[in-house]
Amino acid sequence: MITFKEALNRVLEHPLDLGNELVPLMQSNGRYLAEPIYADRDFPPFNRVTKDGIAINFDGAIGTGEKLQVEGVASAGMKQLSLVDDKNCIEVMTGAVLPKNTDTVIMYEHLTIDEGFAVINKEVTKGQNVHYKGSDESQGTQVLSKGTLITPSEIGVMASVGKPKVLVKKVPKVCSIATGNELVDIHVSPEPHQIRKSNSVTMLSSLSNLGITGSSLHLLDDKESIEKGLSSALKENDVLLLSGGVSKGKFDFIPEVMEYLGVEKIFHRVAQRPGKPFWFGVHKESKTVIFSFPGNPVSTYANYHLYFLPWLYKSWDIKTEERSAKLMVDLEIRPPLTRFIQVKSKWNTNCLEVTPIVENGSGDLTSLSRADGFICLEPREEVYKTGELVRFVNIR
Ligand SMILES: Nc1nc2c(c(=O)[nH]1)N[C@H]1C(S)=C(S)[C@@H](COP(=O)(O)OP(=O)(O)OC[C@H]3O[C@@H](n4cnc5c(N)ncnc54)[C@H](O)[C@@H]3O)O[C@H]1N2
Ligand code: MOO
Repeated sequence: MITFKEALNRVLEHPLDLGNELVPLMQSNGRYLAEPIYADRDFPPFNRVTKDGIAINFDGAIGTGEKLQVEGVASAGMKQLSLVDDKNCIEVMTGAVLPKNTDTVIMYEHLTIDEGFAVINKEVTKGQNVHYKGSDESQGTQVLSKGTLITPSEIGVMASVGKPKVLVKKVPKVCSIATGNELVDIHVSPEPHQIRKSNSVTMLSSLSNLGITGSSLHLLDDKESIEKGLSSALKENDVLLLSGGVSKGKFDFIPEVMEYLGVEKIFHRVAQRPGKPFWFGVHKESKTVIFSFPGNPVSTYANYHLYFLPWLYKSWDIKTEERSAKLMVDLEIRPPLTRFIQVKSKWNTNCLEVTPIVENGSGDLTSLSRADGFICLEPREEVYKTGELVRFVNIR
């Protein structure tokens, strides 16, 4: 049996080149950028008025003690106006182009305007209330880098620089496969010996967080239907995510049928808990990568985060950072298994603190809804002490 570290390295040795695709900007939310984005003009593109009020020529107008005659009104969307007399002013609205021959804006709250003349009631600083051309970004600057996760903020930036379509990393075609005679659909009233499918649904909804619309399949515990189902799933998908049928039981046929179908086994069984009977393989002919997770719900979900997600980010060539958190209890993790323990997390003055949740083993389906993530603890002789920083894998 190989270690968790070795298993993960082997998984990461088999990334897929998924390629890129052009998608409409409004469909790019949640995807990863496959091109850098540049400012197509200065931002802001002109000296922009930031308060409703008047624009003046500071040197010409301040200190005269006179009333300033209003020459006109400039609103957002109007072409640039020009102040004719340095001692006068132009009324300006937020978002307007600062008129030529003016350099300073005074907001209405600091003015009295009466019969076409403005009187300033507060001290003025030259240049105030102007958002200068190119002060955010100058034309040609890279504003978003390749590999950035697109959220509504990035969509706004891309709209500003005129990108109606955007090149993103292509998502893989994924099939989430449930195995087992005991499983029935969600809407079915189960017989006492049956249970409703949850793993495949959990994985499908996790995939949807990544912009992946996966398909699903249910295989019964007989070699023929597994063979039939898997052979078409291999042809149609880049990735298969299976749950169940990989341990030592008399009906755990997945590894055997995989190998019969020409899938190369990279490894089976890892020195970890939960998730020990994990089977991983690649089908060279169809270039499909197969993650066959143990069926217990916590094992499936832990392995999805521990192996599939890092594999996907590697395939997308996206760097991810490991997170750490402060352990709030002592834990003894003796060799030989790496342990993944479900925890609740809480921020406390810039530090994420984690406490194991109460759970009832890897078959305890509801425990997942009480946990925020897993901590990863390598086996060792010394006890993990309260206050120690440990690796944290977020599942929220
Ligand atoms: N003799 C041994 N027995 C077992 C071992 C072992 O090493 N030697 N490993 C245990 C461990 S650890 C795990 S984990 C399980 C994994 O077994 P399988 O991958 O073969 O999974 P199944 O037996 O098919 O199912 C296990 C359990 O999970 C439930 N399940 C399966 N699929 C779903 C689903 N889609 N939704 C909800 N629940 C699901 C299933 O009904 C079983 O209760 O093996 C141990 N045994
Ligand atoms: O290692 Mo199995 O995954 O308990 O639960």
